[in-house]
Amino acid sequence: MSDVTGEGLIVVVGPPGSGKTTVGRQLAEHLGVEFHDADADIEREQNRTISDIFAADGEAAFRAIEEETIERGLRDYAGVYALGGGAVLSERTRTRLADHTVVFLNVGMAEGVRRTGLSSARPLLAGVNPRATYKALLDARLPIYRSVATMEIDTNGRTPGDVVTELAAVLAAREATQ
Ligand SMILES: Nc1ncnc2c1ncn2[C@@H]1O[C@H](COP(=O)(O)OP(=O)(O)OP(=O)(O)O)[C@@H](O)[C@H]1O
Ligand SMILES: O=C(O)C1=C[C@@H](O)[C@@H](O)[C@H](O)C1
Ligand SMILES: [Mg+2]
Repeated sequence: MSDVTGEGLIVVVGPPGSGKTTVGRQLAEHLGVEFHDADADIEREQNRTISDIFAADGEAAFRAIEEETIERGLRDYAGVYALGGGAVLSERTRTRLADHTVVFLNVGMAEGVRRTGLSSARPLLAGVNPRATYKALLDARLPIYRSVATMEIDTNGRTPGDVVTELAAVLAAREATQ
């Protein structure tokens, strides 16, 4: 089954600000396949923002919703599927990822903090010291992202377009040798 023709599913994981949504959407456009985003699915289905879910129900409730949403996405979607930054914390989700091409977009603390500081609300990074929070998150999660990934792309100092070009080339080369 080919990922680059949209039959299979390319799953994108990584920390907040690694570019899952931006790069994932551009990769899907480049390949001419569907794009889905788990965070956007959750907000649409819940009819409230992720920040509102965290504030009203807490992180554990959000994680349960996220796990169920992603279970359906992994079953039903083709194309490119961006997960939320913390989705891989679920052991069930990690097990379900074993059947898929999983791209880990890596970003370092300085650039990750800069990117997330520029965009929409992220409840986990909203504390008094975003740099320390982001570093703790990276330290805890790097081995987890790597454990589920079938490929890792460094996004530091690179535009989303650069990342898409490399990703598309790596995906095509892999399929050519399979
Ligand atoms: N390679 C890149 N170079 C520069 N800026 C980038 C890059 N990738 C993403 N960005 C910018 O960083 C911000 C965050 O990117 P994006 O929302 O795609 O991250 P994300 O991984 O989906 O984060 P989250 O886990 O919060 O959903 C956006 O403003 C985006 O334009
Ligand atoms: O890194 C995380 O734990 C999160 C990242 C976002 O994509 C959202 O799923 C939510 O803000 C949690
Ligand atoms: Mg996103």
